[in-house]
Amino acid sequence: MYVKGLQLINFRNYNNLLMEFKQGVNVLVGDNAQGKTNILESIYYCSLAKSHRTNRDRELINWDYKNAYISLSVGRERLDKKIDIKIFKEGKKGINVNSIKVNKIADLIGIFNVVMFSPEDLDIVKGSPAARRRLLDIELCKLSKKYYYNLSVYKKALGERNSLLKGMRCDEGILEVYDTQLSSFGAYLIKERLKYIEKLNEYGKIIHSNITSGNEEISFNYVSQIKNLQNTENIEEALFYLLKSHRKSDMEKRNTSVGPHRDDFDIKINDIDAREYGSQGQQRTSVLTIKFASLDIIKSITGEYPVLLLDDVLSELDIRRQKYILSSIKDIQTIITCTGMHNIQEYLGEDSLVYEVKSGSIERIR
Ligand SMILES: Nc1ncnc2c1ncn2[C@@H]1O[C@H](COP(=O)(O)OP(=O)(O)OP(=O)(O)O)[C@@H](O)[C@H]1O
Repeated sequence: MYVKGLQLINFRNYNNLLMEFKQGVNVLVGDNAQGKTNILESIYYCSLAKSHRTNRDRELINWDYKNAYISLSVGRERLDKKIDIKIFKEGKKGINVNSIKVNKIADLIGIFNVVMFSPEDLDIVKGSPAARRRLLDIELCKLSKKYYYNLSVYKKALGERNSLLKGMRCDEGILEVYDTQLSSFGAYLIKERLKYIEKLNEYGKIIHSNITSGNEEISFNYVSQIKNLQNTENIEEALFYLLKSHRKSDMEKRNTSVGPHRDDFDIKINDIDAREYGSQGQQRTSVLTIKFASLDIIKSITGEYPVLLLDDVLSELDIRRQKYILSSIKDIQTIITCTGMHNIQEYLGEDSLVYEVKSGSIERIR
């Protein structure tokens, strides 16, 4: 799939932007703070109606206006789609696909997929477990409405259980009701995450070996307080008993201490923890591996590659890794932001465009 065209009205620093893209490499070049990432953000937003860098939609609206508008034309193997999103200052948003109103965000899933790679993604390796859970949840939501639904219900039940634990009228009987719900929805999340980790291993090992010329082997392993995750049939029951056995301490701590919202996955290079012992270079390569594996996983499940958004990452990588990226994206529409064209030039072809971005406006320079 690929982005054909984009229109932005009062989105961040764009008052009225209209631009087209080609199916190959598209470059947005410009100095810092000109609006390059804002364009990627608006494209990313059309995938799950969520920004990659803020949970507050009102930040996306130009400071001088009350609402913002994104319109994205997507070319797909079967039916092309047009996604129109209006974001209102009061917090609401209106979404249309091919001029038909989308009532639930879940109905947007699968229409347009992207994988974004930005410098902040180093957090997936270096950061807290929350960053890795977020990656799993976002990737799985892109692929499955059921996962999106189960995650929303799980989060809601978790919020209610935590409110109960913080209040005066908390007793074990009421907690039992929540623990039944959390174990049912939570078990689904864990099982899907385990399958995703399996795929990450399958695709990631090949990619990582290619990037490192066979010198390093990467592996991913899901980490949970539930023992014996191999026995997936028993996860729901195991999670229920885990929640039950933690009720007393949860009541003292006023928080739910077990469940998929506390899980993690570890990343090992040649059997050594990349987070604690990996060099900067190894950590960056691990993220690159995860992002490229995400592309392959989406392609294996949906039959189409998503659009790849590279936000200022090339300059952070050495020449070999830059070359790996630029030579691996032949079948994938890629939109790259950068402050200079150094190593990109030789990878541009017939189906490439280059725009210069300056204070919220663009000029095509190639
Ligand atoms: N809601 C908003 N309304 C108007 N302008 C905004 C809004 N949000 C951000 N901006 C402006 O957008 C610009 C930043 O854009 P962006 O993050 O896309 O930069 P960039 O070109 O990617 O830069 P860098 O190379 O530093 O990442 C800043 O000038 C900022 O003031």
